[in-house]
Amino acid sequence: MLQVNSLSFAYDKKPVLTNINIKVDQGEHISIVGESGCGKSTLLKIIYGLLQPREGEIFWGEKQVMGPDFNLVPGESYMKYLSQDFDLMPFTTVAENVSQFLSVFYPEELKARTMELLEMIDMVSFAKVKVKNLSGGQQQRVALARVLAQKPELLLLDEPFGHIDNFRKNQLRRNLFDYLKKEGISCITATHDHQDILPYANRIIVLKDQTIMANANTRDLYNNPKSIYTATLFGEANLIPINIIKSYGDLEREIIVYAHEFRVSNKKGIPVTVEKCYFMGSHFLVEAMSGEKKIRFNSEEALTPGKKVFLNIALETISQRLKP
Ligand SMILES: Nc1ncnc2c1ncn2[C@@H]1O[C@H](COP(=O)(O)OP(=O)(O)OP(=O)(O)O)[C@@H](O)[C@H]1O
Repeated sequence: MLQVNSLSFAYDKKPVLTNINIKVDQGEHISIVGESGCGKSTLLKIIYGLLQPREGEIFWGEKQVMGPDFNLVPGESYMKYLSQDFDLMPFTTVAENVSQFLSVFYPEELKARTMELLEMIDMVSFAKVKVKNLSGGQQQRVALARVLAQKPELLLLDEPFGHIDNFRKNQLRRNLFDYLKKEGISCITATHDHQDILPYANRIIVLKDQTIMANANTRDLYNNPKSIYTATLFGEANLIPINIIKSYGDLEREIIVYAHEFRVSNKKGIPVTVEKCYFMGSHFLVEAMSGEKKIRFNSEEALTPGKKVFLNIALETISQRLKP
């Protein structure tokens, strides 16, 4: 189990992280999310031992993770960090990069394991290609296989699919997270992309203003994000004054409503006037005004600017969001 206790860090005078506490169980997958510059990469680097915290301690089980002030070579053997720069050997082949850390005393096993990892990253046909001749996305995939070959107990991933095209991303995500689950490898992923999170993370940590704003089970946080900052990490979301719904006229509260949670009606609901309509493939994203309030909602049909429609929110959604 990883335990981060009361951790604080600054590169210079300005604090980047303040009083961070995190626990990660064996086999658990955590996502760290938050706006650009909130300290996601910094936190991973501290956990891996690349940066020295100003305050706080990190433990893996009973063992304390020491920072660069105490360790000449950063990093611990049970932990691997896949950074945004890939740390590959450019003049050797893909297969050699992946198998570098496997035992040469068992050549058959080495071959089988290299193939298993190359299949996972969908790069079997590139086994003999030198890494310097690969694209950025291909190099990122090799870097991933290379860290997995080292059988870490804890894997730290910093934007692991940042360079990978959409064509491959979904399959690679599934392959990777299934593999980690199967092997019982704990994982912390720093990401902007909610598709990296929702299907795979057991828990989400939201960073904002140097601290942990939320630390909750993935579904619970999605269903009741409590802040528009958190909700927006999952998709298009609105902060709606509840009293624009007639039956809640006396309540001075705001609730978060995702764009897909509105139902469009021609008869009754919250009256809005359409301003803009964007084709999103599976639906249209509509921007509309309810008085001074802008609302973004999904619609199955294209709605023309100036059209008046009514919006409805399911009662279960309202009561869920009104929960403290
Ligand atoms: N080497 C550095 N020296 C000084 N400041 C740094 C350094 N690296 C990062 N920072 C600053 O620390 C803060 C946190 O940066 P960090 O890279 O951890 O954020 P992030 O959440 O990972 O961002 P992104 O999502 O854009 O990758 C930012 O304000 C950044 O400008």
